[in-house]
Amino acid sequence: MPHTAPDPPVLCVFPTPAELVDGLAHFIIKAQKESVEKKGRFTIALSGGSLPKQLSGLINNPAVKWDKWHVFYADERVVPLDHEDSNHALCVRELFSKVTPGVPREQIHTIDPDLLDDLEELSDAYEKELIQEFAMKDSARFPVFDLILLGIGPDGHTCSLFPGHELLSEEDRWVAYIEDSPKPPPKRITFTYPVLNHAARVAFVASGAGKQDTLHTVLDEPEQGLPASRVRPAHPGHLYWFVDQAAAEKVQYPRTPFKL
Ligand SMILES: O=C1O[C@H](COP(=O)(O)O)[C@@H](O)[C@H](O)[C@H]1O
Repeated sequence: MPHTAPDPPVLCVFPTPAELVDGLAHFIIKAQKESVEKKGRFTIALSGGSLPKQLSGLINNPAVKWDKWHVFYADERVVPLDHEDSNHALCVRELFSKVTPGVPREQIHTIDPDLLDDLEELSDAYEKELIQEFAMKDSARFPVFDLILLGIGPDGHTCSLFPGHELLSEEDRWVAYIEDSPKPPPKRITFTYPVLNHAARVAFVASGAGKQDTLHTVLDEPEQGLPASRVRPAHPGHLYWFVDQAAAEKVQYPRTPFKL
């Protein structure tokens, strides 16, 4: 089979953070609609950090079919589910607790809080949840998420894939663990590139002047190989960057007008 190169990233720049939030909500709802029409469900992976707050355009939006959502976390800190460092707790606080009726709890896939002392078992168990959601329903070799939403740290990390870490070359596992994260807390689990790079859509979201230098390196100098630059979903998957003007100030990469 001829190998088709990944599509180039699509960069959408919004004048203000508020317009970014609106545009992102519109994009997510469009992806949800297409997925629900095709398969009756919407599989989405969320990140922690600054991402959950950027989802506020979904709250009180009647177009969101929360009951169709099947949610995973692209990475998670190995802490109790109600801990202040937990990405799940953050998403509950910023999003899920603000919508009723929301996503049925059994469709929000969290890490197993009984396995926090055994990282190997914890990441295996989360990988099994992916297998149940995807391999069993779609008979797929890889999980093909309808949408994965990612953030980017100042060092170019995304999920819990950090620069120079051995996990960047993981080719087999779908979910891996890390015990030495340079950003606290040190213990985390994370999706690997085999998951990120088989999604139907991956969207990075970045806002604010603090992201300028990182965005410039990731988009204009991908050959530097920062973790976020290595996210390149295989054809026919698509990669999007949703950013505001403040974050995009130093980026030379061509912009694509966002169409509502
Ligand atoms: O530690 C993490 O950091 C990244 C980036 O966070 P941000 O606050 O700079 O947006 C985040 O995407 C990831 O989920 C989280 O665990």
